[in-house]
Amino acid sequence: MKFLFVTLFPEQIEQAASHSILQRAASKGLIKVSCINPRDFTHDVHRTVDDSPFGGGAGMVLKPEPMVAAIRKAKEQLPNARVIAMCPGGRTLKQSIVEEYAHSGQDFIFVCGHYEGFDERIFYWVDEKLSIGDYVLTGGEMPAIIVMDAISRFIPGVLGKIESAEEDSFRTGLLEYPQYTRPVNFEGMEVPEVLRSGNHALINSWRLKQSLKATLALRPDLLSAEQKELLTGRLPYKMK
Ligand SMILES: CC(C)(C)c1cccc(C(=O)NCC2(NC(=O)c3cccc4nocc34)CCCCC2)c1
Repeated sequence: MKFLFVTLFPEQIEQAASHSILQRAASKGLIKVSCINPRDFTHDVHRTVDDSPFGGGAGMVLKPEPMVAAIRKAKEQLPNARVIAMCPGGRTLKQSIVEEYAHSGQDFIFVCGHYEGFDERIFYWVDEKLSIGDYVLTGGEMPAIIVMDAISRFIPGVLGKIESAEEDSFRTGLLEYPQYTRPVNFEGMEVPEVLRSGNHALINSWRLKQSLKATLALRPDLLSAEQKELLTGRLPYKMK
């Protein structure tokens, strides 16, 4: 799977893909990460990529020419890729979207914003807008890296043999149960006895109960109505 980033800061992308699982995936040829810098499509001595906004206002807007020239070049290199502009107004990323992307068999061109954002005409060249969530950021590079990370986990061979993203323990859609490893006693805090019992039926039910308890307490929105009812004996709405 190929990931092509249209970005003014290629080193930020290259750095993110040069560690751990993504680095190994790249060296195994499972993913290919590359960048196209709009600054390479400027023709003035200052290599200008941004300019003041029409209508006034603080900050600078990304000029359309360098961005669109870079996107065109990207589409030349990856004609069938999905062109995704990372921006606050996009649909919010969630695991179901990651799975949709991972199973689409497509390559990806991520267009990353900076300064005050894109000239609106750039979006003519974009298939869709995507956001990683509602907080103010300095650029679209880290969001694009997050999307690449999440998609890459689904590519066969990227994760160790132990677990693939499909059977992931995260696949329950619940929060993780508490995890422990050696030592048994750390500064007076002991590992729960059940986890050392060797009784895997008991361990699995303990883990499921812990996941449900944690999810109910911290992220009830992840629970289905039935799961909530099972846990609390109360339905979030009055049954007729
Ligand atoms: C209501 C809300 C979301 C708080 C909001 C409202 C208005 C502006 C922003 C904001 O952050 N503007 C800056 C900007 N952000 C992003 O690119 C960005 C932000 C969040 C999730 C993202 N996912 O991908 C890209 C994302 C980076 C610089 C270029 C202009 C965009 C945020």
